[in-house]
Amino acid sequence: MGDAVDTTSANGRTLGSQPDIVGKPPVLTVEDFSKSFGARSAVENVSFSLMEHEFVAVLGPSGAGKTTLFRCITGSAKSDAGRIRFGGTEIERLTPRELRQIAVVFQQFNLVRRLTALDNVLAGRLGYLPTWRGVFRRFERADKLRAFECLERVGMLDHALQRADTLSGGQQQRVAIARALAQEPRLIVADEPVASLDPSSAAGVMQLLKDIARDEGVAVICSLHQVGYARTFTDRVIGLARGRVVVDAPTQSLDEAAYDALYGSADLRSNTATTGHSGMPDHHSTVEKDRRAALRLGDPDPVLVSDGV
Ligand SMILES: Nc1ncnc2c1ncn2[C@@H]1O[C@H](COP(=O)(O)OP(=O)(O)OP(=O)(O)O)[C@@H](O)[C@H]1O
Repeated sequence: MGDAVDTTSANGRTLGSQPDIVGKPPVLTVEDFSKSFGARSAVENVSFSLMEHEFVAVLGPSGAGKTTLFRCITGSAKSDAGRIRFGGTEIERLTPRELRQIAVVFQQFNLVRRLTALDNVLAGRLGYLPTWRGVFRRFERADKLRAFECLERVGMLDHALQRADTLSGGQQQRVAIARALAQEPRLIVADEPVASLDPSSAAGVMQLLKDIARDEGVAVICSLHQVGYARTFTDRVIGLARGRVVVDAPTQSLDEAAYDALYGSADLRSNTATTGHSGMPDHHSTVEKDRRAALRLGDPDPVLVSDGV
């Protein structure tokens, strides 16, 4: 490999020293994407693309549309308008084998509690087995080796034979990331992966995702409620408010005004203090969750900052 050079993504974002992505197409392209639930618009005209090695945070108040966007990226929900392409192919047209290259990491880990860490990671290999082997969980030696490697990668090799329900939250999330790696992903979609973790475990998981993006070339898109984690670990922030992109910039370039646009505008506060961004009352309808998360991390309170306090 030659000298490392600064590289800029299709969005004009600097990805640090990643010479191997020059000239490569984006891993993921979202174009004019919209999704509604009945009369309620959840995501509107969202466009962005992700390159290999990129670690992107999607920030935004509760109800901003993060989960809806992620569900459409992973093919578990359909868009109403626009296109989402993975490796140049529209999500709806991906073969099951291609879809396996999009791995999902969940807030609640989604491990099978009574199975060992190793067996949970092996589940990431199921899609690569012939059906009969999958049914009987008859994994090849190569699959088992791969699963051990993935556990080693996330620092969980010593816990390979431990039941998932005896692991701490941070350890369970590491196993879930190992399961994602076992799928040999090109894209990891992590929906609030640290929301259930204590600050120390959360920082460890964020560092792990960052390392995976850097070392394995995987693109990682991660929704967060904690501005501090986005600032510390990610390359770029996409900010959603009321289903629209209001920020898309390298993390290092973001100032308080950008976070104000996301969390603190008077308009947003007046709407989200008691209602969802659609104006309808719902359980997503407060910015308080975001404030508490920011404060826990020692970040300036986005609402107080915007009030000039
Ligand atoms: N299945 C659904 N049916 C109806 N409305 C929905 C559904 N899923 C989401 N919504 C609405 O779409 C909007 C966006 O919700 P979404 O869950 O994507 O936001 P979010 O940014 O992920 O929120 P949070 O940070 O609280 O998880 C909200 O107004 C929500 O109530």
